Amino acid sequence: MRFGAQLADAMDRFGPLCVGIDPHASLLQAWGLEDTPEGLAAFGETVVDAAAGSAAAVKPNAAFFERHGARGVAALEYVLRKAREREVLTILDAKRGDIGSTMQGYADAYLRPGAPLECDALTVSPYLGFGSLAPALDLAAEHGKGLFVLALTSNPEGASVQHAVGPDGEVVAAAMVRSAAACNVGAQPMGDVGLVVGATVGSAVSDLGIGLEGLNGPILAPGVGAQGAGPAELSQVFGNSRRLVLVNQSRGVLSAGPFAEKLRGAIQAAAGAAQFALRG
Ligand SMILES: O=C(O)c1cc(=O)[nH]c(=O)n1[C@@H]1O[C@H](COP(=O)(O)O)[C@@H](O)[C@H]1O
Repeated sequence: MRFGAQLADAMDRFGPLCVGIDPHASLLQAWGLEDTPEGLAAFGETVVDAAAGSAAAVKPNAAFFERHGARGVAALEYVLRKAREREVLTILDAKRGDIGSTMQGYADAYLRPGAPLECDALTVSPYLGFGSLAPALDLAAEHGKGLFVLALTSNPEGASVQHAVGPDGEVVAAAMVRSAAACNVGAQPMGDVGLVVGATVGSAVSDLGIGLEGLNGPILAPGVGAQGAGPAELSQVFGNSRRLVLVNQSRGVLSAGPFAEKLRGAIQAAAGAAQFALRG
């Protein structure tokens, strides 16, 4: 089954929540784990186990693993492998973006079946131009993998680039949304090319005239919990596109660890809250 179909199924079964695997040094300490590759692997495996059967996906953030060099990357490989074994969908958060020929290297690293860092979907940055993502789009299409293209990010600095108007008069983020939507035309129940739109962006979607409803793909929404957004912001930002939204929470649920039962309870509560806010 292709990524879009797998994710739609998982969102229906477990609710529209993705659990971020962000092993911040402070969280590792709070969990009684060392900030070492072994600590990261244990942290990630605990989150995968708690999310299995309770959340639609997990999203390991590569940055926290890369801090430890090759052994940290090996811990990330281990976490991705555990998720595959537990049949939990993985969205690898690496926000990759480069000129086309280098993008091919990133695509091979994350989207090619059998690659050590193979994931189900990858976050990518289109801010070298949407067309620069072509190698990743092609490889994802070939193997039924997913991509999440940054559109309106949750950080306040993003607006200076994403709200800008391009030479043809179109808002930059709107052009990214239009290009992503073009990849999903006709896909059932939804396509494999998603977007990232932060739940913290306020009225930007409507102010900029960005039509998310026609995306026919998933919208990953970080910003809930630790960055301050909640149910009210989800309905304000997403309006009629709410049924496409996959809420991400990292610190908001990870702070409930390290014990599996309490962590699973927090994940289920967050999944229920996301379901209620987005699907009524
Ligand atoms: O691509 C992302 O996941 C992402 C995009 C964005 O616009 N904002 C954003 O916060 N994220 C990621 O989502 C996670 C948010 O973590 P919490 O704020 O702890 O829930 C981090 O891994 C961020 O890197």
